[in-house]
Amino acid sequence: MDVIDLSAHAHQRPSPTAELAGGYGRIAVIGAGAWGAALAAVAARAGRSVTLWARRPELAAEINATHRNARYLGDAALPPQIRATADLREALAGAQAALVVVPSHALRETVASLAPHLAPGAPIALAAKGVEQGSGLLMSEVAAQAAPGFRIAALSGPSFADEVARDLPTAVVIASSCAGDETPETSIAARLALSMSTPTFRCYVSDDLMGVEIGGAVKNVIAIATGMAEGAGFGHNARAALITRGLDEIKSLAHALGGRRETVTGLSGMGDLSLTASDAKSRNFAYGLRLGRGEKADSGALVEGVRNAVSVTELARARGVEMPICEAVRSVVHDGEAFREAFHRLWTRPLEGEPRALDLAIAHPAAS
Ligand SMILES: NC(=O)C1=CN([C@@H]2O[C@H](COP(=O)(O)OP(=O)(O)OC[C@H]3O[C@@H](n4cnc5c(N)ncnc54)[C@H](OP(=O)(O)O)[C@@H]3O)[C@@H](O)[C@H]2O)C=CC1
Ligand SMILES: O=C(CO)COP(=O)(O)O
Repeated sequence: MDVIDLSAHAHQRPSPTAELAGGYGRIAVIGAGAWGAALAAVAARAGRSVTLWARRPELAAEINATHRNARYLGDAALPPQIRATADLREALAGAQAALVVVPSHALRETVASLAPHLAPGAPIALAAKGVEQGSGLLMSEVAAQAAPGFRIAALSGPSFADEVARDLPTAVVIASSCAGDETPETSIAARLALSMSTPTFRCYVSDDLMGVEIGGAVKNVIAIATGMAEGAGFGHNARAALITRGLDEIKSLAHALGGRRETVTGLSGMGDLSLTASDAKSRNFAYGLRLGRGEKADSGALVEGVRNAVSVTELARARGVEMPICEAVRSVVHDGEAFREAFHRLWTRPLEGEPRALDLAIAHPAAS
């Protein structure tokens, strides 16, 4: 793909970049948890007019009164221009784009309820990371069903909300498929990237929606595995192996679904995996860490990898893709297998080639 210049000097370039110079002036962020509030802060810093929908009126009132979201973002200061509301119609009035930032299991109902209030032609950008349980659909496919006729994009990548809220340097990728005579440069992903980029929040553009979404959904499951290994004291070698082989699982699934392997080596894949699978700030890693230590794993926080251990492995099984690390996480988290047994099984699987294209399967001498 050509390099896309979305910098502040974009006006110096001829069309089509020039016609994108304004991006979307008014953005509605739907969901006021950690990531929704942080992305609302980004959009406000990027000069957009931002409304933020919170499902609880008291949270909307707190954000308007204190310019903070204490439960989700501690004392991080939010730009005072953000206007929060618990009224979905009000949040979407005049919006040129909607950014939906609710948990993956709530995406279908949330998108269905916002669609009647969103202007036709306004894109819906999704920040949830997951695969829908039951249907096996990616978030963009769920949204396309829930809001027929609207264009869909996905924002993903290594981005802890609290760091973004505190305006620390971050890079993400925004993906959409190109429709008709659209090019990546004129896509809704490019327009959203222009709308959300600031000197500290850098948005890359992709036309591989599938690859980007799979990266975001699967890395949470792998992060539970690296957390478990850390909790069990397995050391750094095990973590590096899980990250590398986990990336291979993401690549294989993305490829089987029509995405590109190279997308998975980018921000939403390698980037997000290296962040989430190595730091206890990640709720998924922290959940695995507690499991590995033999503690009560559930802290009440959103841990997308728990549900997605099932939805991702179901999707992989249906497509004939082997995902042994994700299967091991599912087996521990949902089927009650002892994590040491699951890791032993993982490490003594038949010996394979690397990459998978080197098609080998040699019985492991220590397999029990
Ligand atoms: N936090 C992060 O660093 C990042 C998160 N993400 C992804 O963003 C998505 C949201 O995560 P995050 O913001 O962190 O989660 P949080 O738990 O911080 O916030 C979730 C938000 O969604 C609301 N919500 C919960 N259930 C429903 C529902 N059934 N219907 C409507 N709204 C609901 C919550 O409302 P209430 O407060 O009323 O419960 C809350 O506002 C996840 O898919 C996550 O993987 C992606 C990148 C970074
Ligand atoms: O997706 C994230 C960072 O990119 C956040 O990870 P957790 O949901 O594991 O906290």
